[in-house]
Amino acid sequence: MGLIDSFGRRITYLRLSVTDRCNLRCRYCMPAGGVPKLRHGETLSYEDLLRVSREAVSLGIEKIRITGGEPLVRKELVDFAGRVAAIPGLRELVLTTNGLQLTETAAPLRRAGVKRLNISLDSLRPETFSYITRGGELQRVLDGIAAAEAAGFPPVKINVVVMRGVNDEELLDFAALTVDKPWTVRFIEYMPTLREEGWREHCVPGREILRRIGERFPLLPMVSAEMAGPARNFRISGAAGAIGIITPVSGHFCDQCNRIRVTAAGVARGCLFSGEGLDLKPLLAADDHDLLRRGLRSLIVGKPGRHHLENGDVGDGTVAMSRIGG
Ligand SMILES: Nc1nc2c(ncn2[C@@H]2O[C@H](COP(=O)(O)OP(=O)(O)OP(=O)(O)O)[C@@H](O)[C@H]2O)c(=O)[nH]1
Ligand SMILES: C[S@@+](CC[C@H](N)C(=O)[O-])C[C@H]1O[C@@H](n2cnc3c(N)ncnc32)[C@H](O)[C@@H]1O
Ligand code: SF4
Ligand code: SF4
Repeated sequence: MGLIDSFGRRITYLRLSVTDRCNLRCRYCMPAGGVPKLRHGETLSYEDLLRVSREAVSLGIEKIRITGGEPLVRKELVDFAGRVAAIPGLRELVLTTNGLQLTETAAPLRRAGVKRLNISLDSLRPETFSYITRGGELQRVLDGIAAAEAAGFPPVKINVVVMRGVNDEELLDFAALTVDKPWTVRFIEYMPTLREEGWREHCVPGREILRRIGERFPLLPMVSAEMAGPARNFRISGAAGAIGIITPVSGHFCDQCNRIRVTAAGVARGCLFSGEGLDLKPLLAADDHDLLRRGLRSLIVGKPGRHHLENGDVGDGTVAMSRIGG
């Protein structure tokens, strides 16, 4: 039967933020000084994350994504991934990363059972990359992608948050990359998660992104795969890879939403932008399967229908992207 919310949506996908820490400070995700760090003990232990994952899978979750902050900065992440991948009934364990540490971790992650990697990469120009990430080194990410390929991962998905005046001049460069590379490059509309003034000027609507690429390359729409995320995908005629558009702002995909989240602080959230959450820590402390299951079910029943970003409403703003994991 699985998990059905009050809008009739089947919930099959859990995103786990395993840490709020990160080795970058991307401008669209964190303020320059970072966000106040959770203390040790405020983050769920791997044991607790596993308990939540097992209960969620037994209730009907089929896909788990490990995210962060930067998930690979948490110690013993590979071992944890192996334990999640081994949960009976789980169909897919996947991971979203900034790619900085993949040269060391890609092969062990693959052996641990991670099925696919999504990698954030917002510029192909070293200086712009360093500007956006406040100091990141582009070559390390490119080496990380090469390591993922060498480790036998299926072609990666590249996440590009498009910001007008910052990296939107690179739309065609990213699109051209998919002609030879089998990667899926996904352009994401910039969301105002930092409650910043003037965000609309930076946000490039998905239809404009498609128009600008379409003026140079003929784009053929692709059919969505099972368990696909929020992207609409296209292929340049004859290309090895694909282009995806994620339009949380201009064309929300909430009516097809299939996901719930657990933040780095151990709070389950029905929506990326919902104010309320369910603190899992007391439920885990009570050591009662039923209580945890009932909690997860009630979260899904109360899952909001959609966000209201178009009105500038970013929820209560209590959860930074780096704690909720995107
Ligand atoms: N508004 C909104 N944006 C989302 C949601 N899920 C993902 N996004 C956006 O899409 C970005 C990419 O997410 P990923 O971590 O790569 O996961 P995904 O898109 O579900 O990945 P796939 O399952 O591989 O398609 C996120 O960082 C967000 O910016 C969602 O439920 N709501
Ligand atoms: C919060 S990061 C966590 C995982 C990892 N550190 C990474 O960067 O891939 C997950 C995703 O959130 C996206 N993201 C963060 N802030 C965003 C924003 N304001 N608008 C759109 N996407 C955002 C990032 O591009 C990234 O793909
Ligand atoms: S987007 Fe990812 S890599 Fe960039 S600051 Fe946020 S958590 Fe770190
Ligand atoms: S904004 Fe909320 S309801 Fe809409 S797709 Fe994202 S998580 Fe789902």
